[in-house]
Amino acid sequence: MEWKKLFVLGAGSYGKVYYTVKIDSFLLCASAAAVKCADLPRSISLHREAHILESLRGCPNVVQYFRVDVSRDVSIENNIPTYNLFLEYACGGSLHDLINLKRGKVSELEIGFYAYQLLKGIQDVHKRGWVHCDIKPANVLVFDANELGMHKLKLADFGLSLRIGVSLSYITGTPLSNRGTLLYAPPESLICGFHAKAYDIWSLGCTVEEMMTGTRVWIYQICIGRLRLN
Ligand SMILES: Nc1ncnc2c1ncn2[C@@H]1O[C@H](COP(=O)(O)OP(=O)(O)OP(=O)(O)O)[C@@H](O)[C@H]1O
Repeated sequence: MEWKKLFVLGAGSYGKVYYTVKIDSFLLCASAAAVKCADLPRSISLHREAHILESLRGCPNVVQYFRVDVSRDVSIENNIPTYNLFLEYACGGSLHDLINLKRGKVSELEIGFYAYQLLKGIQDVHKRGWVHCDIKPANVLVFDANELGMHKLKLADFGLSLRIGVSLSYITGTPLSNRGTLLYAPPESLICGFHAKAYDIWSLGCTVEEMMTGTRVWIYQICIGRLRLN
């Protein structure tokens, strides 16, 4: 039985994400997964992500990965060797989609439940020696809802994560050399490229604020900053 890529779920800088299924005609059942794909020569970031996800196995609020393989499909991949990273499929898309759908009307109860799950996820990531460095609604995946209509959330996209060892921080010393998305990055990373566990907590704060208001928190501040500079 082979996994079949059915349609594109999204795209990243490395390549595409497909919805993929495997049908077991003997047991009469089907399994679904999301697969992140990159041309083999450009797949270093996916190799790295697989390594990080392997170390985060079993964390309930971190997206789980199943396996990796290399395929060479004629119809989808033009016979080019493709590296595939198989992840559990998030049926609700991303938290960014959910916020857009609800247009700032996520209830306080729901926001509390989501913030708690993200904190649990961050705690596990930090305990295992990583800083995510790119927490934002687009990198949080949404799974099934419970009987109250509240979803299970999991952290995803560890492509920019850093191993913070004994030094407990990583510093580039250069302004605007932060790893993650500008609008979710803390001041110390924007000023001198300082990265530590607190980075993720700042980004979580921006994410929670976005759930409450339906809009990004820092976009206006940066505009005002530019006006002042001019
Ligand atoms: N496990 C998954 N289940 C369902 N959809 C997914 C899954 N993983 C990714 N996606 C979809 O694919 C899109 C792109 O995924 P991904 O997180 O890899 O890229 P990105 O964050 O947009 O790009 P980059 O990694 O270059 O910053 C996501 O926004 C999401 O909609």
